Amino acid sequence: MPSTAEGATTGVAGPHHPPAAPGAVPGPDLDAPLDRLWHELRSGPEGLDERDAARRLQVQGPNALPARSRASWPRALARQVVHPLALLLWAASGLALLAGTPVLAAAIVVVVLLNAGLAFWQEQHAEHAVAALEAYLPARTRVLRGGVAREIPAVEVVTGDVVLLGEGAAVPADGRLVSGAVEIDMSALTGESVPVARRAGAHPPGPVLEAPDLVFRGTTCTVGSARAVVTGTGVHTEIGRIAALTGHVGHRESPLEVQVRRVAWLIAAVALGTGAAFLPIGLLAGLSFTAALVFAIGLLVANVPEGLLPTITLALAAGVRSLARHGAVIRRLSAVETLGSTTVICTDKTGTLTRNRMRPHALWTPARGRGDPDRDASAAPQAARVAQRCSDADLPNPARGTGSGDPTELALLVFAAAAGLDTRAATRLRDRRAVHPFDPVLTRMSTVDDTPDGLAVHTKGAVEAVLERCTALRRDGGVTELDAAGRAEVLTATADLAADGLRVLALAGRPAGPGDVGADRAAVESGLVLEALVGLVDPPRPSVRPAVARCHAAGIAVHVVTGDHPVTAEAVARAVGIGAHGLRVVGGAELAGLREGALDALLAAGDEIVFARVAPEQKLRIVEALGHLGEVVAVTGDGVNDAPALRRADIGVAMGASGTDVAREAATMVLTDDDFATIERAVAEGRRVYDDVRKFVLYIFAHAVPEVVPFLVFALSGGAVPLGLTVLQILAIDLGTETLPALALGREPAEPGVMSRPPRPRSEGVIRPRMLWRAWGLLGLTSAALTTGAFLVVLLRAGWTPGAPTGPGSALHPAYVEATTATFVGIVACQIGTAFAARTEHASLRSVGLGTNPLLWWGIGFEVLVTAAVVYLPVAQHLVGTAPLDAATVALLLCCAPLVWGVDELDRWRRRRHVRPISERRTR
Ligand SMILES: Nc1ncnc2c1ncn2[C@@H]1O[C@H](COP(=O)(O)OP(=O)(O)OP(=O)(O)O)[C@@H](O)[C@H]1O
Repeated sequence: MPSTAEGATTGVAGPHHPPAAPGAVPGPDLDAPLDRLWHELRSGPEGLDERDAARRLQVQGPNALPARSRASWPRALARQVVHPLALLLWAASGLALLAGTPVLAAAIVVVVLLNAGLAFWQEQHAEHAVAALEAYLPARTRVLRGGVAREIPAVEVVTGDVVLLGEGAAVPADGRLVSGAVEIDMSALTGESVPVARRAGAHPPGPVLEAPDLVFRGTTCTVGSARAVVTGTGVHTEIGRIAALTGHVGHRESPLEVQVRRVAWLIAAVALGTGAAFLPIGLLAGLSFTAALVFAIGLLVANVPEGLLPTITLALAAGVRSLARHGAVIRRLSAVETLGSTTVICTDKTGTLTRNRMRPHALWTPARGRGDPDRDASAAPQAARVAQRCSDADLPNPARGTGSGDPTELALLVFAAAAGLDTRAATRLRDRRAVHPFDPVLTRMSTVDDTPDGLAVHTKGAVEAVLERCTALRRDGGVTELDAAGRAEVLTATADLAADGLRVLALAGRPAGPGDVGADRAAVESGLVLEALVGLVDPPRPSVRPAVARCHAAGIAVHVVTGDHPVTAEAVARAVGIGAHGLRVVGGAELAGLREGALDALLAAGDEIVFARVAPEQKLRIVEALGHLGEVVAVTGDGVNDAPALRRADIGVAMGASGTDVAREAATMVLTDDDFATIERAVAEGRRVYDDVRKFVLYIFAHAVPEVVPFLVFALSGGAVPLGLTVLQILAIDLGTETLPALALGREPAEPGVMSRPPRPRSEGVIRPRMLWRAWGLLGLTSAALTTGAFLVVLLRAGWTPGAPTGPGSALHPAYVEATTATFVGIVACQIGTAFAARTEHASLRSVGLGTNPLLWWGIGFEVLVTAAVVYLPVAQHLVGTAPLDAATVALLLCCAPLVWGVDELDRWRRRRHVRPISERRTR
């Protein structure tokens, strides 16, 4: 980790630069000497003042790229009309026309158009839901305005602004470095994955993207700190030009969608096969060719599941939106389904399990032992001075405890303030002569500062990391040599503080000489005198303990991966219930010594593990090992070095409030509140969405059986039993009555117990044998038996006997029309029963409550209205071939709904009695 403090401002003129890109809007001359560039941009090292910036924003417009160039809506709509399944229906319509049934042909066209309209609406809705997510995660950036550092939304950056770049920050606009040095990850722009060094000053000729002092929007700073003056914003940036050419990446199909697409095709093929098979069967049973063809077409149209896919996309999008409202912003639709099968969560500690609001709780000095930091701060003035000087945080108002910067440093400043020291950043920076920033691998930070007693080194960090650089400690009588006994004493005191869950930092220092200002880190951090240990308390978030318990009930293991002390980490883990069924603590050094096989064995042993003093790079190793064991891993991270682990995990979770831009970019999910409990909620939501998709697939599958059975009965009886359902009646079911309840099932609230069953195996398909049995066997056959029964009852009541003519003109024809209408109404009633049955997979309907999905009631209301219209409106009767039913028949048919639901309810009850209790399943 280089210690790149912002260096001297440069004003070096560079040789001539080639023009940026063909067609580029003329921008400032990037080759000009810096003072001319300032002049051209009407800016300076202090940045713009607020009013000027506001004016520029009005003139230049926001620093944003144009929204994704979506296909224009007529094109998107047209796509729905010509997708392969729709083409199949068009062909069916053409055939119907050829067969001389224009009404059927027209009805099929209506089916295609209505379905296209619905799919179009669903896709638009899904796209909007995802696009709206950006509002939950506004990118922010630090700029100098009138010499004062401020954080502003990245869209408000204007040319001439001076941007402050730091580790992990995204570069918000194109600019030229004016001071400092950084390493930049240019992969988004150039595809080059190795970060490149950029520093102010040098300016040889060459391609723009390779200029050593230019930085570009869309790239990220991985190391160092620098200031850059903005030369181009929005579309006038390199990435803006590229984006204008290529547009953004479109929606990638999730595994669930791929699976369902395959199933849809399979069903379409079966429908085609059934239709084709019906043609000869119909002819054999005595139908005319035209009639047989029409029925074949009807079967095909009834069973092509054209609406399945958009409904799933919409369900996923609705899941994404509801997650965003609950603090988890998902960056890929498909992540919703992966979330539901999460088996392991690797979480960090500070901020995720704890509140990240630290305050000093204990002070230990070699002279006085453990004491109170408030009371004893003034008795340890050197320690307080280390806390004051060796810091990047700003605490202008210690009484209120509010300021900006790292919570650990803010807490140490509170301790410094208790000793009466000035904790403002400005004062401190005036006296600072050199800084060696906090390095997560070394786990310490040092500064060299001017003090009233002369130049001094100040170091703070993890106790082991500081202690190894100390040669003495301060006792009452002065400085004494640090011998083995002294070290042991310090380590015992550390363990004592850490056992209380405190984050322990060591404070050390020494007088310095002028040589220390430019010296390397190892030289500066040597010969230190240990002043004190400070224990910081960071209480667990109250929401975490119940969330961990719910994870355990759901068969999810929670491991902690932290840079903190093992004892502290263990205390916090235990406080929130992690390791309730067995806890192992593994230090970073132990982890480094483990071979792959041993690590696999450790992770497979079933205990929850606290990995402490782990370097960010080791996180990747843990995630990889878990992946190797077949676990579905969610891992949290916030730093630049966490990015590889976030990318490798099934669900990379970044912290929206405290994380770096780099981590957010690498993550699949960003928590706007940084809370562990939100991860657990997201898993529950993922499970709900997946369950809901299965619910409406079940519902849609179930209606095929009662629609097909009348044809089978007709064919198998050799025509002795007339067709129980007409083709147009089938279309009326498909068209009017089915869609809305199916949509409503996609919004079903989570079933009770959704988090008390083990995670779904990754390989498990959305359509499982049990679901098919339930759809076709239980619900489908019950519905078919009831509706065919109703059909026969109406016919028999009119004096029909098998084989008696029922065609137009025959005496029995009016009764036959009435009987087919009874089948039609019966199927609708059965589907209402199926909708209620499909609401739960295991639980009873009573446990979810009848009124908890109001959308379903609306859908059913609509279904009933359409059915009534088809049965009682003369125009519809004429078109669809229905006859009004008397009240007694309707009442009888309505009983189908509770009967179908009741059969499924009984089956679920039977299954619940055989389900093993959770304790017998995978326990943690
Ligand atoms: N600003 C700092 N200056 C010096 N030392 C620090 C600073 N912040 C943290 N440390 C030390 O470095 C150790 C590791 O800190 P780091 O922030 O990398 O941990 P982490 O993995 O982010 O922890 P967590 O999992 O708790 O979030 C801490 O235990 C602490 O001793």
